[in-house]
Amino acid sequence: MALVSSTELTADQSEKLQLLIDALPTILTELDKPTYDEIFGHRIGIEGTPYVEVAIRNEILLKFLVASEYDLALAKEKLVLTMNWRGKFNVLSAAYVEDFDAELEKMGIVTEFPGNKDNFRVVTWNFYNNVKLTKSWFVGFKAEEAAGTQQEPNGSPGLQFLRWRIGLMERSLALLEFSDSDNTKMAQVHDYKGASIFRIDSDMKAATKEIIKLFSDHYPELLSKKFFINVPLIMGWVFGFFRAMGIISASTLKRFEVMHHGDVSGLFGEDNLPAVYNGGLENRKVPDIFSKTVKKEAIALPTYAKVLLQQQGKIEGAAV
Ligand code: HEM
Repeated sequence: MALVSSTELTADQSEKLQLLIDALPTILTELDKPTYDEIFGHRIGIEGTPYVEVAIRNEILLKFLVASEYDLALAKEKLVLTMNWRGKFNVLSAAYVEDFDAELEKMGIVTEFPGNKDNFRVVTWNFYNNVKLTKSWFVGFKAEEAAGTQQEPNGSPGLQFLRWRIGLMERSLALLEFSDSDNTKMAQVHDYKGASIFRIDSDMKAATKEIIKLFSDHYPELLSKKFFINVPLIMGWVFGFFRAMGIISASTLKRFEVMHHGDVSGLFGEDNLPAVYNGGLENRKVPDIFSKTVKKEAIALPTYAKVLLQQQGKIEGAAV
């Protein structure tokens, strides 16, 4: 039986994936906290261990292997680093438990367009354009950089903006179906309508850099395409700036597309979008993109995510 169903692997690739699966017992002993064996809400463990869903586990392992260009040692290292970071940051709490400022929540949403194929079904939207930034979202970012991981009073490291963005990412992942070739990745849109370079202050810059790094280290092979839309002509150079920073991999850069308009109907479907994103066609069913938000409450937690949060006493239910 094939190890994964999202894609067809060559014999060599299958062998590498099998070797990575066989290495799991060693990988798990290298974790900072042996009890934190979770990635994207799923248990990364040996077949037969409670909550290990082999098909999903294999798909997740494959993503790390592909991102490591089938270098086994590198894939193992990335897996350990990712589980350690996830445990320390407590990503699941950011995604499913913590509440954020209402203004911050306006900076991004996740939508789902069920009929879409080619990994354009789940889409995250970020509106980093005209929201007034609030200092408390960023305070301590630099302190955190200097001191490693800063613990907040509520026991959650990192600052509001970062926790909110990672939470959004995690909830989007919960809508994917890793074994389905049409739905194993998400698309992302950044709307920069009206963006001004004068609004990017140093805190936002630090946060941006940190998020880019976290996405590249810990969220491999999850992006189908990322569209930067309504980019003002005068700000086109910003893309080149990010490329020159050298922290975004070549394979990720290939998935980026810059547009100086906001018509994405050819990508996500006219009927799914409000007038601002479908070329101006009035759409009574979708007055604005926020009406398509998949709310936090509507997202089903992956089983193991629920178990871990129950064990931490962060959500109700028997800790198993
Ligand atoms: C007001 C101006 C802007 C703000 C506040 C802003 C904010 C951000 C933030 C917070 C991220 C982190 C990644 C994420 O959340 O998905 C990001 C990533 C990025 N932004 Fe912007 N941005 C601005 C303007 C621009 C412009 C004009 C461009 C040009 C196309 C651009 C291109 C990028 C690129 C290429 C990334 C990396 C994406 C990734 O690695 O996933 N940004 N930006």
